[in-house]
Amino acid sequence: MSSLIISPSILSADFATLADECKRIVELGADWLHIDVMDGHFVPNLTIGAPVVQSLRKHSKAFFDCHLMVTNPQQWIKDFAKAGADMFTFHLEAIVDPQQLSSSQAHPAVVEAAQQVRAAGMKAGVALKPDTLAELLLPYLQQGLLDMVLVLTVQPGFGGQMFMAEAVQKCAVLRQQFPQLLIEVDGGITAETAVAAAEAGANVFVAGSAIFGAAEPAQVMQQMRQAYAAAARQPAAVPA
Ligand SMILES: O=C(CO)[C@H](O)[C@H](O)COP(=O)(O)O
Repeated sequence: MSSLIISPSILSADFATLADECKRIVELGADWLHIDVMDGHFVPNLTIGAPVVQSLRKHSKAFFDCHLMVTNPQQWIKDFAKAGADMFTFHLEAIVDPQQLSSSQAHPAVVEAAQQVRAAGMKAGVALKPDTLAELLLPYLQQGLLDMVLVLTVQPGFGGQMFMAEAVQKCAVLRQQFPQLLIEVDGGITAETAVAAAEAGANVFVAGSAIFGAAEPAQVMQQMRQAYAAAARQPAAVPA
């Protein structure tokens, strides 16, 4: 099993001191920075866009793990690439109604979006809302079109929600077939809920309130590494 990647969500950081918050959390042991982009349409909340990513890039060399909770994500691929994003994760539901998708045939619009992300020089991720089946991603994963799957363990839109334990079963479905895939869980992840996520096969943990809201964020991240190591039965390791 791969090493754990911890990607604190800056949604729970102090936006007025974002560059300092990013620097601090990386120095305390974060591997990536998770950047939640919301458009007030795909989800009922508004956050930030490519200009903020571009500004942050001047202050940080960290891996920018951008989660686009927006309608028409293709519209922003070039802007995010130019701004310095490393991972561009779009929602499957933002491209096609999942009712029109099958687990045996790739939909051209999803293929095209993933290809556009990679052509722009970023890694391609696809996010699933809690009600969307993991099996719908099999055609794209079998073709090697995706670098990461983000499994939402809350309804997207807000930090600080309760972890939906049943959603992590999707990680197990994917892990069984794709041992090397980056499988990210996002929503209500704490040192405690990380156990179920790790046991199901997730290897990228997003946590906003549990890390930025903690008095000792380094300690929380260390507890997450211990939970992961116990689940994976391997020593905790910080990815290079
Ligand atoms: O994508 C998100 C919300 O849509 C956030 O990344 C997520 O909810 C993290 O926040 P928390 O750890 O506080 O649940």
